[in-house]
Amino acid sequence: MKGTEDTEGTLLRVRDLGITFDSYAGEVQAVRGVSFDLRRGETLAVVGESGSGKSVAVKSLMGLLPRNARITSGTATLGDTDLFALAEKEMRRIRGNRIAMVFQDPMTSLDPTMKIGEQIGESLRTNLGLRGAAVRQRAVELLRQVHIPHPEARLKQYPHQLSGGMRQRVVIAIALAAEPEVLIADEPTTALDVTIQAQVLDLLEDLRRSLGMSIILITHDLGVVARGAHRVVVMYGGKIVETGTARDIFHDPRMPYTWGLLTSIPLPATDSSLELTPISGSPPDPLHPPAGCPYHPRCPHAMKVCLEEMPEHTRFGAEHGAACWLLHPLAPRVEPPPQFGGLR
Ligand SMILES: Nc1ncnc2c1ncn2[C@@H]1O[C@H](COP(=O)(O)OP(=O)(O)OP(=O)(O)O)[C@@H](O)[C@H]1O
Repeated sequence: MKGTEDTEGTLLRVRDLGITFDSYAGEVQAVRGVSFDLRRGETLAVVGESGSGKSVAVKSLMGLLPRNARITSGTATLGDTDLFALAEKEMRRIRGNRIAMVFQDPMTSLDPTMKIGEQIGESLRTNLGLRGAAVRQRAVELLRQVHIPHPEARLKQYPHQLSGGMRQRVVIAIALAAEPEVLIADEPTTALDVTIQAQVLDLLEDLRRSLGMSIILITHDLGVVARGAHRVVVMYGGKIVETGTARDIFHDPRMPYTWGLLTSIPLPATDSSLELTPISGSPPDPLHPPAGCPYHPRCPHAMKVCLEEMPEHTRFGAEHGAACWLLHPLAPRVEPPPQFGGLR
């Protein structure tokens, strides 16, 4: 787990983001009033179960929403650039240069019919305007940067000739071509074997440090968060329910959904004598999100007010905050699972 000591300044600011999909069954409210900051040089993890809205929220920043999606509220600024005000052509320039993205399955990002060198070369020509020998030289340099041995030979190979881990390294190399300020990694290790997962996360951490970029790590896997994040945003039902440093979230979580997440999976730091308890019930239906706190139908501590009104985000310090009625001064005191400090 990392501290926040080597991070500084806000690079990306998202405020009150709302995203709705128009579907045949009605309006899907995928993201509802989400606000967060990404600082320079940090890794911010966005964590939550499948369907919580994390991918959609982050993809909107790159103009990568499907056609049936609408941004219904909010702003997103990268430095001085208002991302939602950009024309498609300007957004493409941002996407190629200032924000890059790595997806879960490298095979969907790579073209199986093109050699690795051609694919990296195409990105270097389009996004950086490189020509001639400079293309090959930079391609080799990029493969070295992602620790691919024998880069010259690899350039002549097709994706299927590489292992899954090597392919993901190539995708990361392509993403790094323009030295982006922000790298968005959406479940970057989910498709990989466990040992390879750790290597890819270590690589991302190396690159963050050496290139000084910021990373948004989207994941449902708290093991990935524990290994790679400075700060964490926990999403549930399209909303942010808790934010904090990785230390806050793992050692002092303050709301029942975060407790549920942490006590439902084994983590390296978890006391193995404590029983793992899955969260019962299922995530809210985004077509008809429940009134009040989205977690109330599954929350063992839900009170009447939780069914009616979304709680405010209560702050506990510069970094840590959570949205839960149990944090109200008049709420009954609820003891957290034994491994955590408790509501204060
Ligand atoms: N093309 C689409 N049309 C309609 N609804 C969609 C579409 N894409 C996503 N959604 C809805 O938006 C919500 C959020 O999806 P999103 O992919 O952001 O979740 P997630 O937390 O990233 O989960 P996952 O890990 O499964 O991708 C989901 O409820 C999903 O049903």
